Amino acid sequence: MEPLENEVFRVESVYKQFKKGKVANSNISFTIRKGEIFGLLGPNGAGKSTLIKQMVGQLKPTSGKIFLYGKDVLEDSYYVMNHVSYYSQETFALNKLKVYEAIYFTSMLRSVRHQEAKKETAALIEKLGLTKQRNMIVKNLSGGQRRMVGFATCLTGNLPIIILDEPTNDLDPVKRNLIWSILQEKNREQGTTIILVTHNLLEAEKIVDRVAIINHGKVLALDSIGRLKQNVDQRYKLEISTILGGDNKIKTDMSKYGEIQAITENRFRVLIPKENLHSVIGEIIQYLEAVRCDEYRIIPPSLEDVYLHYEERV
Ligand SMILES: Nc1ncnc2c1ncn2[C@@H]1O[C@H](COP(=O)(O)OP(=O)(O)OP(=O)(O)O)[C@@H](O)[C@H]1O
Repeated sequence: MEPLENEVFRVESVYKQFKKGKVANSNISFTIRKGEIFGLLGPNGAGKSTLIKQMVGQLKPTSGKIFLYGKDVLEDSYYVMNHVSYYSQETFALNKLKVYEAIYFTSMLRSVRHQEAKKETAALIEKLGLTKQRNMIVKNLSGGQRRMVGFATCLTGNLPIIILDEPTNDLDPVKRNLIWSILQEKNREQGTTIILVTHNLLEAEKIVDRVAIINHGKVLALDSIGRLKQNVDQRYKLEISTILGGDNKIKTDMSKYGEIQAITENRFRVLIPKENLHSVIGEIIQYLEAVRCDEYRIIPPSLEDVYLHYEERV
């Protein structure tokens, strides 16, 4: 099948039912374009990993087809392997190797020449902060360190498509930022197409171009984050924490700016219409600085709102 211009993946009416009867994907269709960062979001058990495994040809759909650059992924596993770097959530297959061996051998498997593979391995070890672990056996590393090694193997050979299933689980904030910035750099400089499964909406929002929100095996929404946000409540959330047992007057005084929602005993939010924000924000801040307010923050509509909006409609 001829791919459309810029089309990388085409998922066509994919339906997956496991032997015990569980339907993990139900009639899923979408395309992924060259050079985009595409997010798959959804709660546990939504069917994300099942879909990804079918996209890389590791699992056969019950019905429907998936094309990579116009080729059926089930027809040629070498073709998929040579174009797609996939890092799954499952136990790392190279666990018995030393860190540098795991990276180096993956690089060689991707047809990088010996000297280049050595250079690539050394550069990745340094870039991902694995110098001290270089000679350690992968299975003896911490969960987070193993994930960094897995990520390093994913970057070897500069394949044009990277698919990562929950890449930042178990990682500290510094490592998480490092992963996102490396992915953005690859996308920007090499045009790498990146597909991410993540639960981390705040981080996804910073990096992803389009998202598909999946639940119960179905795509509930698919669009750019900007456009998806237009469908949700446009009010800004002003979250205010008062000192425990503190001032109810703050709540009463704030109610003139918008609807009040209680969060906990000493936290509440005010939903301020976007069009009013500009004219009232100065006096709100002045007021909050003067009263017994512990902390406050203003949150614009976010990907989290989009996610919750579609979750609630299921
Ligand atoms: N091999 C399998 N056999 C039977 N059912 C399975 C199998 N793999 C997954 N499932 C079921 O299919 C559904 C979707 O699972 P999947 O792993 O795709 O979800 P997910 O969205 O990736 O979840 P998570 O965010 O928790 O990783 C779940 O109900 C799961 O129990």
